[in-house]
Order: sequence, then structure tokens, then C-alpha cells
Amino acid sequence: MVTENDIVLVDAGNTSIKFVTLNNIDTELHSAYSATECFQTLKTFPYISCIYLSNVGDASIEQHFSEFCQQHAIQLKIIYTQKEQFSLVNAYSDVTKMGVDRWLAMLAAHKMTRKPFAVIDVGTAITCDFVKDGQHLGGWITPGFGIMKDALVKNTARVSANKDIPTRFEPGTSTEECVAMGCQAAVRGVYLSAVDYLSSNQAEFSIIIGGGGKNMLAFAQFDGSILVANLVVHGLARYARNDFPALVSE
Ligand SMILES: Nc1ncnc2c1ncn2[C@@H]1O[C@H](COP(=O)(O)OP(=O)(O)O)[C@@H](O)[C@H]1O
Ligand SMILES: CC(C)(COP(=O)(O)O)[C@@H](O)C(=O)NCCC(=O)O
Ligand SMILES: [K+]
Repeated sequence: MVTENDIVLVDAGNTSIKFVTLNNIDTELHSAYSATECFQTLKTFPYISCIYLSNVGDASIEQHFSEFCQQHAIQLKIIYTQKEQFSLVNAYSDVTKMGVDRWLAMLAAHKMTRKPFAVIDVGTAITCDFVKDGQHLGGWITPGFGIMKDALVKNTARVSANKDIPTRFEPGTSTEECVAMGCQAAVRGVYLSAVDYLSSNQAEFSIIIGGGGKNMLAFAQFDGSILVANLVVHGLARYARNDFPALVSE
């Protein structure tokens, strides 16, 4: 019999691989910087019957997982972006081009609200997708905080940056602070633009925010937005629960 702790959900992004067993999806995720590092941790799990993998990183990750699962007699389900699933319809005409993390974040958010919504995933890149009545309307892809800073430094002679993640938001008084605060302003701009777009079309809507950098949008909680840990993994959980309905009813 398959139980929730035998199922592992894996979200491979451009910065890190996040993974967790289905019974622990609301706890802190494990994180690894390579498939090999991820496998070292997975080998310490008592028993794995099935791995659900979503990958927007290098295609070799899928190959590594396929080999690992073959060696350890684990069933591997790689999830790809679909045109339609769980009453959600994708707006892309070529869905193979859409990062599966966006699709999974939408599926997770779609389960959380009946209102029109924007789902914002703050990772290496920041994505924002809009959904109304189960129809994806389209979205935005924006450089993430780190990429923005790198691009500034690379394309200018006198701008330098540091690695600090800002814990406040105000005008900076040194080059490094101006860069950090300015890039933070741009990240906030994605949220504010989503509010602007949604509010011009409907009175009621939800904004759901996830990803490793979601705390940069923590201020949005005061406006009623919802910060969710592990959005992509929650999307994967929908596939797992659909395949194994006896585990938990959906
Ligand atoms: N505490 C933090 N505050 C703000 N941004 C962060 C924080 N930690 C990570 N980030 C940002 O989130 C990104 C990593 O998030 P993650 O969701 O793991 O990305 P990915 O899914 O692309 O691998 C980093 O590139 C960094 O820009
Ligand atoms: C936009 C992304 C890079 C975001 O990835 P992440 O920041 O989570 O690593 C990823 O969803 C992707 O590679 N998308 C492909 C292009 C598209 O979605 O249209
Ligand atoms: K992202």
C-alpha cells in the first residue's frame, strides 16, 4: 500500500532543487544545488515508492532522476505543462514552451481561490500568471532580484552590488544600497502591476505569492494577499493525489 510518506515531490528550479515527501508539504522543504546532492538526502529516506518531478533547469536533471529511480526501483513521474488539467486551461498555444513551475503554481493557486487571481512566483526569475474562471489569461516573466543586480553591474562601469538580501525598503545611501533597494522596488513593481491589472478588470481578486524570494513581497500580506510556502510542490501534490486517490481525497 502506498502512503503519503512514500511519495516524494521534487521542484527543480534554476537556482536549487526543492523536495519533500507528500505528508510534509507544509513544512520546510529540503534543498539541494545538484541532483547528486539531492540523491544523497533521498537515500536516507526509509522508503520511496514514487517521485513526482518538475524541472525548469537543465534537461540532464531528468536523466539523472531517471537513472536514480531505475537503480532504486522507484516509479518516476515527470510532470510537464499541459493545455488543460483539473479544470484549468492554459493560454499558451504551444504549452511545451511554458515552464512547468508556472503551470504547477497556477494549479496550486487555482485550488485556493474561486476569485480571479494572479499567482506570483519569486525565484531566479519572477513569474506572474493571471487566471479567471479556470482560464489562464497569460502572464509575465521578469528577471529575479539576483539577475537584476548582476545585469546592472555587468552593463555599467561604476555600479557595484553586494550579496545582502534587504530586510527593509527605503531609499539607499550608498551604491550597493541603491542597487539593492532599486531592485527590490522592481520586484515590488511586479506585485503592484498585477494589482493594477486585476483591479482595472474586476472588483474582487486574489493574489497568491510563492517561491524562494517570496518574503520580498511580504508587505502584500497587509493588502490581503496570500503568501504560500511551496507553491510548485503543492501543484505536484495535486497530480500525486489524483494518481493515488486512496491517499487523501481531493
Ligand atoms: N530570503 C530571501 N529573500 C529574497 N530573495 C531570496 C531569498 N532567498 C532566496 N531569494 C531569491 O530567490 C531565488 C531562489 O529561489 P528559488 O525559489 O529556490 O528559485 P528557483 O525556483 O529558481 O530555483 C534566489 O535566486 C534569490 O534571488
Ligand atoms: C521563467 C522561468 C525561468 C522561471 O523559473 P525559476 O525562476 O523558477 O527557476 C521558467 O518558468 C522557464 O524556464 N520558463 C520557460 C519560458 C516560459 O515559461 O514561457
Ligand atoms: K520563478
